[in-house]
This record gives sequence, C-alpha cells and structure tokens, in this order.
Amino acid sequence: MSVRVVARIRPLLKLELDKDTIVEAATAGSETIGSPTIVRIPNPKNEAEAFSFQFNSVYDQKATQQQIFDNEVAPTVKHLFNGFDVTLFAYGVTGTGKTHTMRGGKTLAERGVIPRLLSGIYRRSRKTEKDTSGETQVQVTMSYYEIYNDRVYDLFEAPEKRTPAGLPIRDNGGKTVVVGLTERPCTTLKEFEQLYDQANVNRSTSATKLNAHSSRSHAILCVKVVQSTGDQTRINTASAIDLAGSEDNRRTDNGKERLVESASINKSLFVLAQCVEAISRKQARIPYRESKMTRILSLGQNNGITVMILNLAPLGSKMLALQEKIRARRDAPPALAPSIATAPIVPTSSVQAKSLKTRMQEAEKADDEYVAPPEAMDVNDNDEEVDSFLFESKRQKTYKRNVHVFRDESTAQHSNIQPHIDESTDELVAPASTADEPSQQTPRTQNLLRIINTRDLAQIRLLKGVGAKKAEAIINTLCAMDDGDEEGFVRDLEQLGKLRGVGVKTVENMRTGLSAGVYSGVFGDLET
Ligand SMILES: Nc1ncnc2c1ncn2[C@@H]1O[C@H](COP(=O)(O)OP(=O)(O)OP(=O)(O)O)[C@@H](O)[C@H]1O
Repeated sequence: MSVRVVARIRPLLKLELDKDTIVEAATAGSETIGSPTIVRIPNPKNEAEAFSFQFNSVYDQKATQQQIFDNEVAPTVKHLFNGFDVTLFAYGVTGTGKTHTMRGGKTLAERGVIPRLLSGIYRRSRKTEKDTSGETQVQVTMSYYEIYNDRVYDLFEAPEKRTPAGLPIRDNGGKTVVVGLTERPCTTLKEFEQLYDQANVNRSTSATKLNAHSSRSHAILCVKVVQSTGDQTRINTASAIDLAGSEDNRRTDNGKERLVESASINKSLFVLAQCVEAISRKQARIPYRESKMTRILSLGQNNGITVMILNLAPLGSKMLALQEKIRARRDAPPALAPSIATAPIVPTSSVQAKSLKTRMQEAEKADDEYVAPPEAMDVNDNDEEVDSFLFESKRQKTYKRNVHVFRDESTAQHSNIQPHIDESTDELVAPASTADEPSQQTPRTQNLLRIINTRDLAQIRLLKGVGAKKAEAIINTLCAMDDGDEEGFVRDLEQLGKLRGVGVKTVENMRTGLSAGVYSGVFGDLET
C-alpha cells in the first residue's frame, strides 16, 4: 500500500494576469536546483514570513499535462497489470484545475490524466496479449458514478431515470458494492471516449436538474482490467476521481441547501484526507467506512497505489472566489442562463457597433466607479456588489466589464471571429477578415458559433436538435480540422452546415433554439 501526494499549481488565467502570484513551488532546504517538493505561501498576517508545505513532488505553473502523466500516472499502469489497484485523486478548492488535470481538453496536448491513463491501459493490454502470444486476454470495462450529497448516481444512466435516493450500497463478501451500477465494456480508446463524454453530459445535465453545479459532486471513474489466462483470472481496478471543490461555509451567500451540500462535501473530503494520512503513516486502522466514497473505494483496504494531486491556484482565496462566480455563470447552460459570458460582447453591424462604441465612451465618462476592474472588489465583504457587476442590467454599465469576462479562457482564442475591443486603445476592432465576413453575423449566430467552437460536449449537446451523437460528431470534425498548433474552428453558418452530421436544417434549429432572452438582460434592445 503506497500513497504519493503531489501538488500542481495552475497558471494564471487571462483574467488574472495582472495579479500577484503568491503560491510558489520551491526546492527543499538550501538547494536551488532539482525538482521542487515544497509549496510556499506567504503568511497573510505577516508577509515577511512564509509557510512551507512538503510534498512528494510539486509542479509549477509551467507543468504540462504530459509531464504530470509521465511522472505520476504512467508508472502506475505497470503495477495495475501486476496485481495492484490504482487510485488517482484530484483534490482542491473550486477553480484550481482538478477537472483540467483529470479530464483536460480535447486537443492532444490538453488531454488530462484520465484519457492518457486509458491510452496507457490499452497499449499495455495489447503488449500483454502479444507477449503471451494471445494466451492472456485482457478485457477492460468501466463504470462511472457521482456522489452528490452522499448519494450515489450512475452516470451511465440518463438523468430522468435516476431515483432521487440514488443507488444503494451493500457489503458483499468484505467488499462494498454499489447495487445496480452499470458496467460497460470498452475495447478501444475511441469507445471509451464516447462513453466517457456521454456520461459527462449526464453529469452536467443532472447537475442542472438538481440546481447544482457539477463541481459539487465527486465523479468517480472505475476502470476494471480483467486478465484471463486459461482458467485463471486477475482483476484489478484503476479509479480516477475528480473531487468536488472544498467549500468555505463562512461564505455569506451559502443558503440552507448549499450548506447541506458543502457539509457533505467537506465531510467526505475530511474522511478522505484522514484515510490518506492513515495510509501514509501505515496505521493499522484506516477510517474508510466513515464516508460513502472511501467505503466504496475501500481506500486503504486493497493492496494498492494511491496518487493524490493537490490542485492549487497561484492566487489568494478572495480572487479565486470571484473567478468561481464568473465561471459558474459562464458554465450554466445557454438556454437557461441569462449569462453575460455566453452572450456576445458586441453587436456586429456597423450601425450597432458605432452605437456601442459611443455607449461605451459614455459609460466610461459617466461613472468612474464602474470602470474599476472587477478584481478590485472584495468578494467576501461585498458579494452584492460583485453580483451587480456580473448582472448589471443597465446597458451602459455592462459593456466594459463584459469584455473582461468574455476575454477569459476558452472563448478568447476564437475572438478573432468577431469584433472585439482592443484594450490598449479601447477601440472596437474589426474581426480578422474571412471569406464570409463574420461582421455581418447577428449576435445569435455569433453565440452559436462560439458555443460550437468551445468543443464542449455539454454545451453543444444542449443546442436544439443536437443530441450527444451529433455533438460528438461535431467535436470530432473540429478536432480533425486542427492543423499543428492551430485549432480548427467554424467561422460561419455555411461552414457549420457542412460539418459531419449537420445540415442546413440542424443549423437553423440550433440557431432558433438559442433564446433571444439570453441577450435581453445584457443588450436590452439588440436585434438577434
Ligand atoms: N494547468 C492548467 N493550465 C491551463 N489552464 C488551466 C490549468 N488548470 C486549470 N486551468 C483552467 O482553470 C480553470 C479552472 O479549472 P477547472 O475547471 O479544472 O477547476 P476545478 O478545480 O475542476 O473547479 P471545480 O471544482 O469548480 O470543478 C479552467 O478554465 C481551466 O481550463
């Protein structure tokens, strides 16, 4: 039984670039070379002092997905085939990069630990079969479930088929099993990715139904590797867990439901931390029965290897809380959320653009208070102010901020397909010229293209007339359009209509399905 605890500090996001990095990786003692094993954080009460925390390994902001996998996960694949169970956790506060580390993005470089692990498992399976001239056969099956409010839900099951009480768990010959959990065979990486993406759609859809954010459930993927040689069978399991973000219950906006949720998250994380500590101290008693998650995983009961990745943001907690608010709004499904981040920033016809520019100038002159960047606000002391920053309904006061929100993260790389504001000159900049002049596109069309170009299955699938299969086909086609480091993307409706599985009718459905109400909160009277 072994446990490795490593830390990964994520880079500053675009919105945070002007912030101070306060969490740093350092080498132990007086050494200045070698791999970092220390996380250093200044003492908030006395900046001359710093707290140091020791890990098995620490990855700084520059660490790539490949490095994390190669150093921490790839070596465990061999052990999995040699009879050990492997458990991988991403642990950390909301917004620190757990999902990025575990699931990652769709490009090869961005792929997270889970798809890379599966790729390693399939490679090893083929090698094992080849080395034994087919005498040993390997079968891979997977189950995927989430634990929300201490209830277990099968992620292969459509959300509408769920029973609110979740699936029961039982002891079965000394092992804890989830009764009725689906187990799916998956023989290739492609098959795995299809199942995994579909299950993640179920996760976000059910989160919407439960009025919850998917980051408030633990998602547990179990990959069972069955090696059969004659009448002998060896079964081992690799579990990869994207944990819910730990919560601070002192937050003033935590209502009753949210308190119940976070109490349950915090309890399970506390038990998990205790189990990990007990394993690393080689204690005889491991308190794994004290929470459902550790019980189902039998953490510490199996002859296994555990790798816990502690995800950290490089910033202080107040800034992180603000980021989370912005992200939660942005991640809400487009048809349901009056989200400014899913709405386009600027109208596109020249008349509208002109009036926007004028309005922005008026807004700047009108009120200095609103020109202050969002990061100047203290989220703990003044949450209402932050909310009003996010959802300010008076048009003139929204534009400047929308730019900050929109330019962050996934959409930023595609901002050249629509007019945007050059922050150095504060001028409205025309889009990079394209054959089809996106400047003629309506905000609704731009929003549709933006959603498509996110390559986010959960968002694309929610478009009218698009199921999981179609969404997947769209994403695959976009991936096939990648050219080296350049990500392929769709510039206009015509190009969208030519993607595999999409025709003129689907495009029209998708477009009309995007509610005009999505824009009204932000742009009031804009044409869509
Ligand atoms: N190492 C990284 N490199 C680049 N971007 C990152 C990295 N880690 C995280 N991010 C970005 O930071 C943002 C937050 O990350 P992520 O969603 O993975 O956090 P999380 O801890 O899973 O949050 P939650 O608990 O809310 O699910 C995302 O936009 C993600 O793309």
